[in-house]
Amino acid sequence: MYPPVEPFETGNLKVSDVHTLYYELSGNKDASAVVFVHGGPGGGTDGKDRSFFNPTKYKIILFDQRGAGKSTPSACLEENTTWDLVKDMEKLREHLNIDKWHVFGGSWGSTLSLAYAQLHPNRVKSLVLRGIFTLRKSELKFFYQDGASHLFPEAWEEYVAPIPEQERHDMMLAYHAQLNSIDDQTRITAAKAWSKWEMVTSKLYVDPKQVAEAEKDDWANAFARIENHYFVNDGFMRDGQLLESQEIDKIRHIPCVVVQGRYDVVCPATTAWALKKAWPELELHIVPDAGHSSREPGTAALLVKATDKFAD
Ligand SMILES: CNCC(=O)c1nnc(C(C)(C)C)o1
Repeated sequence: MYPPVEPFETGNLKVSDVHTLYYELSGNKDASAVVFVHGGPGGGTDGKDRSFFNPTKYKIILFDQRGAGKSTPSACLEENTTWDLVKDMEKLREHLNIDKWHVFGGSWGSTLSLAYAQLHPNRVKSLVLRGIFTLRKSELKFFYQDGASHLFPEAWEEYVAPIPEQERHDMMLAYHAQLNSIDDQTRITAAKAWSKWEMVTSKLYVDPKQVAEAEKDDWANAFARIENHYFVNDGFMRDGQLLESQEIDKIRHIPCVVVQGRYDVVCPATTAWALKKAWPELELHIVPDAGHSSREPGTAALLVKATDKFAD
């Protein structure tokens, strides 16, 4: 990955009566723009995300989606849907006077990147996607109800702990009740347990720093509340919508590289493969020694190779 760089511009863009988005620009202000679409939803951006791009070849745009990171109000679920976020990307693009941009996203970021490209294909120069996630019911069931639980039984025990036995048949719904409880302690206990489940399963070798992040109240609250809100609403999409042929046909002309961890238990390779079958032109790399995280060495190397390839 490229050495760290600092933003040459930051800003806050009011996108609705409720929401204001934090954004930042770094790298070369005269170069072609790339927008980084963060995961979660609700994960927010991290300065290290700039390092996927050559700062001499790209104007690097990071933004925190509604309720995430430095965007305000934090963890707000009002007016917060996939389609609001797509509209926000267009508002940000216009605000920055960008005609077309490269789009880079992993996990939920791949979801939102696909949704954005399918609605605005003429604004997308290229797509670099990691850990493909399309919010199908089968994908959500695998990670939050019955699947990854068989690979991480000890972490699963911590994840189910806040939920009464009689509610564990529908974990997402049960967590929705606790994440929206009027009791502060109930909310934060649930938020930390939800967030920790994802952090401890994201890498082949657990990253204690990332797990510690999941224990921070504000970050966990936003990440868990927003993720759960989207998931109990099936991403505000038809099941499998992003993989439908009429949707894929809108973007098949766009150069696309997909990097997928073989041992990604958060967003298993089955969805990346379904995308490849629907979109044969895309370039798919399955990393043999990687889990979900973009920071797995093999994954990060291929992501940088892809952004170098698309730099224009
Ligand atoms: C089910 N959520 C997957 C996702 O988008 C995601 N996984 N990790 C992240 C962060 C890196 C933002 C923590 O996001």
